Amino acid sequence: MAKVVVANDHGAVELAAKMVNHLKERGYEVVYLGTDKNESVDYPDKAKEACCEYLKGGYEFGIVLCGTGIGISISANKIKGIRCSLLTDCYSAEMTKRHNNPNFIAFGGRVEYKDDPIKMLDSFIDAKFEGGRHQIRIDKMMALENL
Ligand SMILES: O=C(CO)[C@H](O)[C@H](O)[C@H](O)COP(=O)(O)O
Repeated sequence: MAKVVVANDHGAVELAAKMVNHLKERGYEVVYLGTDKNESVDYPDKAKEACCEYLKGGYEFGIVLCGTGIGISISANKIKGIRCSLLTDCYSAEMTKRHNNPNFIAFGGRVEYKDDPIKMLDSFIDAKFEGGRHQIRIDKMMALENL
């Protein structure tokens, strides 16, 4: 069974729960690291937990969420080996899989999206990475970690 790791701060408790349920309905094994509480937690800590778990191996991808998705995606992208796309709509969700093949995606629990975030998640999951010239660009992107 394909595995996904999910973590969020207090700004996205409800959206994270919806995503976890939806992933389970789609047949994924979900490792949920919370928080499932409204008390404040710091998004860099949740990004670190999720990314370190992912880097142990065996995961298809990870999801991180905060109020805007911005702080937690920036934090995730600071971790070597992580390539996290902050999703904004179904088109971007599909295209980032096809062209950037991220190992993490991010959402904001306090953002009013034009598209339903669950549909954005499905667009990401259902799209296929195209490889070729996009793999060359990804290799260059990841080499930037070593500057
Ligand atoms: O959106 C976020 C960072 O980009 C996070 O959800 C923060 O929690 C956000 O900055 C809001 O923080 P607050 O402590 O709930 O005011």
